[in-house]
Amino acid sequence: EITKEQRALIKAILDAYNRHQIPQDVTKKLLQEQYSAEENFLLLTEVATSQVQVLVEFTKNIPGFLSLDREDQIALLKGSAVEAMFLRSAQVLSEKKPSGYTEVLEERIRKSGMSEEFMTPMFNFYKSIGELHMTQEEQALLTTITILTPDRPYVKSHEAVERLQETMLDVLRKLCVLQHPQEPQYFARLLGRLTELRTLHHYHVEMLTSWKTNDHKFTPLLCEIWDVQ
Ligand SMILES: CC(C)c1onc(-c2c(Cl)cccc2Cl)c1COc1ccc(-c2ccc3c(C(=O)O)c[nH]c3c2)cc1
Repeated sequence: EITKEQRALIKAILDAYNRHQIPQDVTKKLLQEQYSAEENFLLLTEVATSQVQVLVEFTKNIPGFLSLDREDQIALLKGSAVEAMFLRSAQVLSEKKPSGYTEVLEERIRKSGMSEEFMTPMFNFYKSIGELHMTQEEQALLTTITILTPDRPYVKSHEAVERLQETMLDVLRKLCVLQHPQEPQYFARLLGRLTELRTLHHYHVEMLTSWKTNDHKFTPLLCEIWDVQ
């Protein structure tokens, strides 16, 4: 019962999701450099900055996004960047790579100088995403839905964003029924992850403050998107 238009929408979003990836030289560095809290923090900052750039390009390819009010486009990106990065890093960490990349990334996150209290909820989230075994389409659509969340700070045309998000939610719901026929609750479980993302988003604000107080530097792009400094 997925319409032709909805198939085209899934294809457009999946192509954009696969087309924009972090450059190899950035991820390769993560495998080569030394281990130390300082080095880990620097590498994660580099990867996060690169991921934000990837996210901006992906978002521009979401059908309908560029016809939103320009200031709302910025508000949606700023409001969703952390959540989209939790989603993306969760998906990367749940794919075992032969290069041992996943383990290295996890190790560097665990040893990047963030306070222990954020580790448990963060790694519980990573585990819960891994257990879902999302398809590429589901990952791309869930990221799109996170970006098109109408109630971010400073969004003016709430309805316009809501209409776009509802279009994506409808497609994801149908896709879940098709791709997980044995799990009628699967769509609801995916939406439950969005709620968990909001909680992590709140933790993240404190994470940044704890890093800031230990005089950790972020890049201009991260300062801009996260309103730090
Ligand atoms: C500024 C730094 C210290 C920071 O602050 N909070 C967080 C942070 C943390 Cl520590 C956890 C979750 C979210 C955030 Cl923002 C971070 C690090 O954030 C990231 C962001 C994104 C990746 C990430 C994405 C994609 C890929 C990928 C692929 O696509 O092929 C291959 N390797 C990837 C790595 C990792 C870490």
